[in-house]
Amino acid sequence: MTDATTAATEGFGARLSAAMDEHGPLCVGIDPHAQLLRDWGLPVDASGLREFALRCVEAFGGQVAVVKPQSAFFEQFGSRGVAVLEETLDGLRDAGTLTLLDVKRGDVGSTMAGYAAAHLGPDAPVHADAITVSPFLGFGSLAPALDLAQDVGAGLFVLALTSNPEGHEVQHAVRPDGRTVARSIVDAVAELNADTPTDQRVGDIGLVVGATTGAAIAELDLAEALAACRGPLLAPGVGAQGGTVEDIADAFGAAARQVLPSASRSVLGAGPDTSALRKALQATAAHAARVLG
Ligand SMILES: O=c1ccn([C@@H]2O[C@H](COP(=O)(O)O)[C@@H](O)[C@H]2O)c(=O)[nH]1
Repeated sequence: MTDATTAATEGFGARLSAAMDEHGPLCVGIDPHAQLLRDWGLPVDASGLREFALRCVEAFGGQVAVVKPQSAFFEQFGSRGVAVLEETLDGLRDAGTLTLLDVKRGDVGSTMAGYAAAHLGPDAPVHADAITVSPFLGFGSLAPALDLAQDVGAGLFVLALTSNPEGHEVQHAVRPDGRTVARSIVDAVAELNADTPTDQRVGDIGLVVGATTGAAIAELDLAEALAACRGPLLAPGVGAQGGTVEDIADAFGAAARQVLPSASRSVLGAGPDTSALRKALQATAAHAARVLG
């Protein structure tokens, strides 16, 4: 059975639920910032990027529910960087670890089909188990990616409330129907996850709701809707951006068990030694599991 067939018989939500139950909820990011490459004593070029990424694969593979490479830091080195991204994703898959590629794709529907094929299709050259997508060209523009994800058992994480303060001007805006933009995205994802089995922790389609958005969740009264949407909730911003898993537990309430707290720089700073990196990951993961369950 091919990887694609295995994925199609078991949806992303089922695979992610099992991984969260086994490893706890932490998502760790691979964000090869130029400064981190320098801190690790590596050249700021594609060869340094490859060494950095492969050390991360060695340290994180088989240890955590999901790993989230940030595409931007690979793309900045051109085609050689994208080749390293491909190798990184393949290495994590070989280690049995789910991958979430942070690419935040969003475009007109016909072009979304191309982005989805690039990352989720059975023959996708830069293949991930899930990608991040932007609904800000209209939620309906994501349809080709949603269709392909469903066909192949892949996942999507739709931006809803991002961790940066500038997101407010779009995400808090009120639509003609009286709902905020963020709420309408949560509601759309709830419809997509409606058939999620009750014994499964999360459904196939997730949301991005930053770890720093506690005040916004309260202000927009979103906690119940987040729980009701059944989706996995990627919460980037833990560590370097000031978010904590305690903040997440407070802010997300009943939705806290769906949350994948995500940390990149605060773990990567422990490198370059792979055992130190793995130790930092394990400490962060154990803390997240204790607080969020
Ligand atoms: O709302 C969002 C969406 C995505 N991100 C991404 O997560 C990581 C955060 O890295 P840290 O080093 O832990 O701050 C990065 O790849 C962002 O692009 C986010 O921060 N907020």
